[in-house]
Amino acid sequence: MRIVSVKQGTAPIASAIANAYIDFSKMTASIVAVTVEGEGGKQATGYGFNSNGRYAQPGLLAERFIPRLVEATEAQITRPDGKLSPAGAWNAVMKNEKPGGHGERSVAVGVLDMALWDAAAKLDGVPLWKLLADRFNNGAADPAAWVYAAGGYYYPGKGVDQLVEEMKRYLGMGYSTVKMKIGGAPGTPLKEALAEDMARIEAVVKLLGGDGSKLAVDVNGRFGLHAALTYAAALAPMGLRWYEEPLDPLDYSTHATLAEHYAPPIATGENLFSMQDARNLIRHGGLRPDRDILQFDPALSYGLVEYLRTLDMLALHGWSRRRCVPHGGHQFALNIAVGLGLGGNESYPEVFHPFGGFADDVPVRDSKVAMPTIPGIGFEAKNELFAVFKTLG
Ligand SMILES: O=C([O-])CC(=O)C(=O)O
Ligand SMILES: [Mg+2]
Repeated sequence: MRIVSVKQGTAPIASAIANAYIDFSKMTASIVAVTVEGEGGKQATGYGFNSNGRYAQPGLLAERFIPRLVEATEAQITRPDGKLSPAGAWNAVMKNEKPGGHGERSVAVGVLDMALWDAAAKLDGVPLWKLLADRFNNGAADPAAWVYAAGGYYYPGKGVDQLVEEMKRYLGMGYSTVKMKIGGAPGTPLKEALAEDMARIEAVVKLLGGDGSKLAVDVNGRFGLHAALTYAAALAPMGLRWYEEPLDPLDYSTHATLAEHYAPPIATGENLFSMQDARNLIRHGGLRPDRDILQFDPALSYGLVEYLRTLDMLALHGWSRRRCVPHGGHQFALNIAVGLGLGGNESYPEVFHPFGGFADDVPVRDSKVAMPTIPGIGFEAKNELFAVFKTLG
């Protein structure tokens, strides 16, 4: 087993959309191609990228992580059974990195980790979801993943009518649950912002036949406790699917206070980038294993090697994997959801292309999506994305 080459680039993922915290006008993503030579001289190239919301990490990749991967020894990156070991490669890449202060190195490492899993599955000649089910889930892959349509972004000039039209398109594509942004009127007095958001929410719930359980709302960490509780009181009677990132993602004890006052499901975790941060949320965030949703994104948080540690941590704390619905709407997390039996995966039918979205010919039916059977993560079955990887040469 040998790393033949690692190439990296930066691709735009910019658009005019905004959530309550940021706009995406300058958003970028790192892309990598990692070529590995396995048993019998067989070569495979795995691809990776970073999920939306964090920028490309060319410096960290070039200065620390790619050189360490290239210098990794055969013994370090080979499993006892002779196969590529993403966990061994992860250890080589993370050499001389102190614990804590995860910052955005978790994003850079996640890009390489994704490519290594893609390569490992290609060397084995199997789709990643199957490799994961066989190695870590007693061979028990789900036939499909539950997915929901995330959108409802703020966009210049977008009113309630356009929001409802957008959600109608998602229903037409086969999704039954949708998500929209709220809390995005900065500077507006709370009472007015709430009234405006309730009008937006009520219009979408009306489209959903009055069934609030088909709608999730996402604050992107914008609120303090007062605003989160004020919104919670208005949202509670609507029976929403979940109330997402109402608070700063690292403010665990405030989540615990909110959870004492808001009985329906809360979702968070997309901005927690390590097992240790996730564990602090579980220990101190007051979240409820019977209803709340954990959205750690393996691509942003040191990759699947770390995500496996997070799943082990959750099991130790009595949380089912079915409570995990990763952020990011990408094929990597979709493979993980199906192969490891998570609760589902996010999907972005209209934003973050070409990194968001799944293989080209797998339609969404009843909010479920099945997996392609080609080896690896399935990037070769998604033309627009594969064209971006091809620019790496
Ligand atoms: O708008 C974003 O940053 C993405 C997001 O929160 C989500 O997909 O849940
Ligand atoms: Mg979110």
